Amino acid sequence: MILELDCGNSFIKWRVLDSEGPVSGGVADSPEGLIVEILACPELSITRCRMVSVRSDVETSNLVAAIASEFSVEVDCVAPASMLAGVTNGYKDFERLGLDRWLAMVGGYKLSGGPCLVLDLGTAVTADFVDSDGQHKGGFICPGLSLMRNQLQTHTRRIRYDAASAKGALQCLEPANTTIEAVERGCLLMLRGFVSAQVQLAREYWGDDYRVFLTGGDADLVADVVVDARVIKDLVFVGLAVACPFS
Ligand SMILES: Nc1ncnc2c1ncn2[C@@H]1O[C@H](COP(=O)(O)OP(=O)(O)OP(=O)(O)O)[C@@H](O)[C@H]1O
Ligand SMILES: CC(C)(CO)[C@@H](O)C(=O)NCCC(=O)O
Ligand SMILES: [K+]
Repeated sequence: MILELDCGNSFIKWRVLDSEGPVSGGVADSPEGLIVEILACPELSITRCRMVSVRSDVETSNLVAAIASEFSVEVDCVAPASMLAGVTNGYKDFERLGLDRWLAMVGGYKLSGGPCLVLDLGTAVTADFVDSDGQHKGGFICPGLSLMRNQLQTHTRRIRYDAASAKGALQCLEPANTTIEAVERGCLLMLRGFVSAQVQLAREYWGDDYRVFLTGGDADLVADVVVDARVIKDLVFVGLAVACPFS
């Protein structure tokens, strides 16, 4: 069985595949928690591991070492590349492009075979444009929903609430009459506005001939902004299998 890891800034997404497909998976908030979660799953026999990480080199190599020793496997880590599976990295310095963005693009281009806009809504929100010939035109990075709301709570005196009390705040997006709803709806509208701006740009480039892929934890919150969006929560894993194939 193959263990796949997508190590983002806040969470580590993981899943285990057998020859038929995914058999298990989850989201962990620390390397220790990750190992506990995997060990708690009965009947997993991990023989290989592939991983993408956007964390620091030190954190990444500590995670690799922990996985390697716990499960006695080699860990295959994605490295930056200027080309992969028909996609050309568009960064001036290809090594600087986030590897999660790179894999999501490679996954998106593999699924669409043509022009695509890839939006990843996690800790940060990213947009990347891939042309019909696989050329990455570049992209954008902005703060994700939790970062936006945390910044407001950190830098104001009178905006304070916990996540539990925000439940239900997004049932509609009308002007709000409480602080919680005003912040929650305001931040979501910023995110949706960002997404709309990306789609408008895609339309300027490609007319109607393009696909939009949405991925990351907050993808569902913007899906209705985009006509024909494909929400693919495991898009980074689609790219991971391309970057680290096991023959
Ligand atoms: N216990 C949990 N804590 C946090 N998120 C969870 C939990 N269980 C499931 N999730 C889901 O995990 C996903 C986290 O993915 P997300 O893309 O937000 O990752 P991230 O690490 O915050 O971002 P990034 O990958 O950009 O660093 C979300 O879909 C979230 O709803
Ligand atoms: C933008 C994030 C944080 C998104 O997870 C990640 O892709 C990253 O750390 N990228 C490096 C900077 C860049 O892509 O230009
Ligand atoms: K991500």
